[in-house]
Amino acid sequence: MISAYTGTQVRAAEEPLLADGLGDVLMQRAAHGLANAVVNELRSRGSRLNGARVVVLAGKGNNGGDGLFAGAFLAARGMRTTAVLTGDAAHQAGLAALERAGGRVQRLTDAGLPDLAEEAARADVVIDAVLGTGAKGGLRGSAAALVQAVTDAHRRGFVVACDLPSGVDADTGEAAAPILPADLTVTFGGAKNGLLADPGADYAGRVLVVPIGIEKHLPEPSLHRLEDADMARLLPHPSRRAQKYSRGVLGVVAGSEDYPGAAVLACRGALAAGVGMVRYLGPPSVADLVRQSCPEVVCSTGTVAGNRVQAWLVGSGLGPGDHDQLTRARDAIASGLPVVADAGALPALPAVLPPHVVLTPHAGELASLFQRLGHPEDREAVEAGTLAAARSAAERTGATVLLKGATTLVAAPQGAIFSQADGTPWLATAGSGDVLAGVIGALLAQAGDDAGRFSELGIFADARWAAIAALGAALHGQAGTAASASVSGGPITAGRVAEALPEIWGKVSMLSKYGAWKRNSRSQPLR
Ligand SMILES: NC(=O)C1=CN([C@@H]2O[C@H](COP(=O)(O)OP(=O)(O)OC[C@H]3O[C@@H](n4cnc5c(N)ncnc54)[C@H](O)[C@@H]3O)[C@@H](O)[C@H]2O)[C@@H](O)CC1
Ligand SMILES: Nc1ncnc2c1ncn2[C@@H]1O[C@H](COP(=O)(O)OP(=O)(O)O)[C@@H](O)[C@H]1O
Ligand SMILES: [K+]
Repeated sequence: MISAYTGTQVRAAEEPLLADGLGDVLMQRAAHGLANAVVNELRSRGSRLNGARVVVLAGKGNNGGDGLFAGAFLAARGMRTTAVLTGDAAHQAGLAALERAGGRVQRLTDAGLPDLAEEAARADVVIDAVLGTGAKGGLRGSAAALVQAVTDAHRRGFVVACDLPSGVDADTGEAAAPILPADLTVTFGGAKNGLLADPGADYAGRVLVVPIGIEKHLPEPSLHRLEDADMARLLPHPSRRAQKYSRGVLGVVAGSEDYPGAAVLACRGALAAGVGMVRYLGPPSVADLVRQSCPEVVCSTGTVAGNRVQAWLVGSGLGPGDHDQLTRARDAIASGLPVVADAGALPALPAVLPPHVVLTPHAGELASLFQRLGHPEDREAVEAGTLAAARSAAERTGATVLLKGATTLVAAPQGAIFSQADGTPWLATAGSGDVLAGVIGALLAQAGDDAGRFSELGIFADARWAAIAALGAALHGQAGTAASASVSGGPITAGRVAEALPEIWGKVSMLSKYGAWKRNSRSQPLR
């Protein structure tokens, strides 16, 4: 499991070492990790190290210090290194080290800005070490103008962010323009939340965590990301004596005359995700289509109370006028069973919900939900602060909230947050959310009452609903990626995502069979 922390949590973990006079040691470790990452990146791109051109944009705080020491390491390895000091001061020891190693130092002035931007654009590597966890707001003044100019320039090299891209909020992932998008972020001691939530993740590129010796002082993480090894441990496996009812039955209340396909796709998602049986409830015309497309599904026009299931999926493809379906959706929520509530069910929810109800809005639907809760926010505001929005929605409703997007966040009402980014932009296709709802519904039906499986991973009680939803998002994302890969990275339809899912499930489960989950590590590159 990948863990992430707020900037404050990481800084607090540094405190005991700083009190022991180890601040310089921490900075050396950080700088060394950063320099090594630059070397590895150059090598992986087949570039020569000797003579490679490096520009370090260095702010006046410790983030700049990390960048200057890393620049010194790189200069000592024969790279042509220039530090551009963006503030009125610089980390003195870092500056001295860089100069000793043969690096050049340039102070940023308005007059010199175009030439420095040009030099950065021509460099093989730009290191963004302007602001780190001590940032208050975004870049300002000439530092902002320089970063904007480098962002706009046609760059030939790659960008490595030191700890986090300057302008990204470490705690929230909010992004204050201008920000230089990084190809790689090398982050110290532990991943920062802002790197694993949009829009911050848009600027982070790949994320590499470099341990610096503070790890044992870190508190409980404030954000988690499931890795394959965790998925392997959480995925249900049928026992030898399993029968379809013991494996879990999912009831599906989805689809309408206007959107019958949503019911089919939700059922296909559920069937692909290991459920013992799917019972479909809805209008006869939709049921006919479901029968034709998925003969495995048992269809009826009955009531929620009249159908025995372990979990419900409600809402995909429902409109405000689908009164019978919306009544079933409300009954499912009142049943006390786990429910995934998607799309058309979201406007019809009671004000207070339990954690075993998982809401699956995209940003627009979440904005509408906030309107109804009397806390108006528009879609842009949700997208600008996805972490805060998901957390606030879970707190306000009491439900588990999964906010869909390039990064999918799942917030449990008691505070746990998961972030998954396993997908491909090709997943932004009609019906893909219906498949996701089916997958999560299937997992709720199978794993909802198996709290022990989650506590083994340190996920307790009500947070397990969020973990199940995150597991669903990870499977769905990986299935989308695999489906696209099978057509050489080309486009996919929602149906193909469901088709690709069982093989992903099988591959991930093998990790568990061979004990590979033990390889979970803090220092792997994050996806
Ligand atoms: N505490 C430590 O010993 C360690 C810190 N490390 C590095 O230090 C960073 C944190 O260092 P700092 O606390 O010095 O903070 P930063 O280097 O992030 O920035 C703080 C400095 O920038 C100024 N500043 C803040 N917001 C600004 C803005 N919007 N525009 C312009 N200037 C602004 C502040 O006045 C201050 O001088 C981490 O991100 C990490 O890179 C690492 O070296 C590991 C060890
Ligand atoms: N840019 C993206 N990158 C990766 N995944 C995405 C992206 N955009 C959307 N997705 C995923 O695709 C799915 C889209 O769901 P949704 O918006 O409900 O679509 P629909 O209503 O058409 O079914 C979600 O799982 C979401 O996380
Ligand atoms: K930075």
